[in-house]
Amino acid sequence: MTADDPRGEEPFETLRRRPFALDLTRPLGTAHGEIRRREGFLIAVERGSDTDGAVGLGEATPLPGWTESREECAAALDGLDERAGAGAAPESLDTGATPAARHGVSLALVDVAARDAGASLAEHLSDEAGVTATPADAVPVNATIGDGEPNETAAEARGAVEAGFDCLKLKVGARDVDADVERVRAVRDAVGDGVALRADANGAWDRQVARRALDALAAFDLAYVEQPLPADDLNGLAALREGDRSGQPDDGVPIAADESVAARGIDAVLEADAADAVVLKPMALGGPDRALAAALRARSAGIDPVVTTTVDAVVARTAAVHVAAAIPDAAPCGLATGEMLDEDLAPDPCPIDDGRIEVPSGPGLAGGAFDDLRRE
Ligand SMILES: O=C(O)CCC(=O)c1ccccc1C(=O)O
Ligand SMILES: [Mg+2]
Repeated sequence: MTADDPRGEEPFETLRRRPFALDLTRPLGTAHGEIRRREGFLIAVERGSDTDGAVGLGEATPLPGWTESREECAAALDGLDERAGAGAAPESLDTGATPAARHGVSLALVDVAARDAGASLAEHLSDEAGVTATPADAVPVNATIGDGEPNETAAEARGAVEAGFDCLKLKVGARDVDADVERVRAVRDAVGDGVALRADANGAWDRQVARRALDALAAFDLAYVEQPLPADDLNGLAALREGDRSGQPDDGVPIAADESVAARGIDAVLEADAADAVVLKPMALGGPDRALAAALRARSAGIDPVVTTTVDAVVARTAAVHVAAAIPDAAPCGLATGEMLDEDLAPDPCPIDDGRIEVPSGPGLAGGAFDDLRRE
C-alpha cells in the first residue's frame, strides 16, 4: 500500500470471529499429556466502507501451556469489539497475556496489508522487518512423531523417511529415561545415520534427570533436545549446555528452547545463553510479525530459529510457513502438523512434498485459497 493510497488511512471497522473445533486424527502424545482437539477462532477484518471486498483473515487457536486459555482468548477478542477500529487492536492486546488473540488479529491485518500491496505474506513480513534477502520459495520441515512404544515410534519414523522427510522430531519425556533411550535407539537403527533426529521433552525433566538423559542420548547424534527442563529454568538450560559429559564445549547434545521462549521471551533466553536453537510458535509469541522479529534477534545472536505451530488450523499454519520463508536459510521447521488434524477449515494450500513445503506466492496468505472463509 502506498502512502497516498487513501484506503491505508481507513480503519478496519469490522472484526468478525467464528469459533471452530477440530479433532486430531489420533492424539499427539507429549510429556504434558495428549493433545486431542484444537479449538479456536477464525478472525476476519474488513474495512468499513470498502467496495473491493478486501478482507484480512487470521486465526486464534490458543493452547494452554503456550498461550492463554480459550476463555481468556475469547474475552480478549470480545473486549476489542468495544474499541474503535480493529486496526489498533494488536497494540491494545497484551502479547504476554493473550498471544493467541493478538496472533489472530495481527495476522488478519498483515494479510490484508499484503493483499493490498500485491505481495505474499512472506514478502510483506520481510519488508516490514527490514530483511533484505528474498523470501524462500520452499521451506524444509521436520516430521513430528508422538510418544509411543519403541516399535511403533520406529515404524512411524521409517514411514516419514519413506515419505521424504530427512529430519524427524520425536516426543520424549512421557516415560522414564531408559525407555526413551530405547525409543531413540530404535529410531536411529531404523532410519540410519543420514537422517537428522530431534527430541522434544516438553519440560519433563529436572536438572539431574536431564543431565542423565542427555548423556545417554549423546550416542545417537541428535540435532538437539528441545526443552529438557521446565520453561522457567533458563539457568538450568545454560548449565546443561556447559556441563556435558566430555567437559568440552560444543561436544554435548545441543539444546533448543520452546516453552521458555513463550514464557520468558526471546531476549531472556538469549541473555541467559540458554539455548543453541529456539523454537518459535507464532501463536505463542503474539503473531507472525513477533515471531519473525524473534527469529531475526536469535539469528543475530548466532542462535538457530525454528518455526513451528501449536497444531493450528490451516490459516495459522499457512502464516507460519510464510514466517519461516522470511527467515534466510531457515533450519527444518515444525510445520508438518496439518496431517494430524482429522478435518480442517479449508483445503491446505501448503502440501508437503519430499520434506519441504512450497510457499504460496500470494497475495497475502495464499491468493484466493481461503476465499470461502473470507466470505463467511
Ligand atoms: O515442532 C513440531 O514438529 C510440531 C509442533 C509440536 O511439536 C508441538 C505442537 C503442539 C504443542 C507443542 C509442540 C511442541 O513443540 O512442543
Ligand atoms: Mg516443543
